[in-house]
Amino acid sequence: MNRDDSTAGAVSGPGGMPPGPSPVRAERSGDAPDPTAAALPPELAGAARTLFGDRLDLAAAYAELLATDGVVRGLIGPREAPRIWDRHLLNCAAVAERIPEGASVLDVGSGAGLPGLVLAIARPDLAMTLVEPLARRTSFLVEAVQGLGLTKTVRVFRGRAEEAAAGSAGMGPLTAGIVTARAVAPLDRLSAWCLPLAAPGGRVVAMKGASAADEIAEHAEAVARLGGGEPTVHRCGVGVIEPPATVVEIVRERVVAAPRVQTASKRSRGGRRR
Ligand SMILES: C[S@@+](CC[C@H](N)C(=O)[O-])C[C@H]1O[C@@H](n2cnc3c(N)ncnc32)[C@H](O)[C@@H]1O
Repeated sequence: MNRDDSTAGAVSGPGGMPPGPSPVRAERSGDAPDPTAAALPPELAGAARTLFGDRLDLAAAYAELLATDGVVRGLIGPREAPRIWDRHLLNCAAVAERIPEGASVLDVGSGAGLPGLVLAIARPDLAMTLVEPLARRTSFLVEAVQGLGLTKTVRVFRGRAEEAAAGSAGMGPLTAGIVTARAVAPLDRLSAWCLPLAAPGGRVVAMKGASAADEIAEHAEAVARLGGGEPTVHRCGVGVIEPPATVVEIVRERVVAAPRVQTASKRSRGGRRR
């Protein structure tokens, strides 16, 4: 088990790349960062004020971090920088309306912090854990959490969702009332990873695009087998952002035994990937 990253959280294990569009890129970018690319476009200022309120300055600081350090470290493509506000920050912040006051939230596959860090910025009442297996991304997340002054409400867990659910290296299994994810995996695999992290009666809130209804039709049976209720589709930020963000929600109705996972410490005895 690696514990080379820390805010309030734990770290461990490798991860994989799921399908789906995402700004996060595995390769390092050679382009120079442009902090001005993260400037809030005037036409989005009203939506940003609505969604971030008096935390707008903090959101702007995170936008700049993504457009500079995030680009330099290859976590976000340089072409994404001018789209940070509409495609990423506002879209993710809109999902806050689906999360109850004071909720504990696990964000699975946070990457550079989407949507978890954005939600933590918009909602200081949330207790947020960012779950991300890749060391380069958790290093960025830990530094971002510290730099933005969010250590009281955000922790970073380095490891896969399956490891978080199983508990590893002396830590008990992680659970939360709400489990968020964006661009991590198709709904069946996502449910297998996220439902065990939801407290019974808690909810998975998965950001999905136009594919939401098709994914539900394709994977509803698998979701039910995993103990999930009937998936429902919700549009967030109606009248604030265009288009609104689409989420699929699944309540953890039944507790189903999760498949056993090999923990990072066991893997390390046989030589582990990094
Ligand atoms: C395409 S990126 C999306 C990142 C971010 N959510 C976004 O929307 O920009 C998918 C992320 O999921 C992480 N991931 C893959 N498999 C995972 C697993 N089993 N548990 C947790 N995270 C995982 C990857 O390391 C990667 O950072």
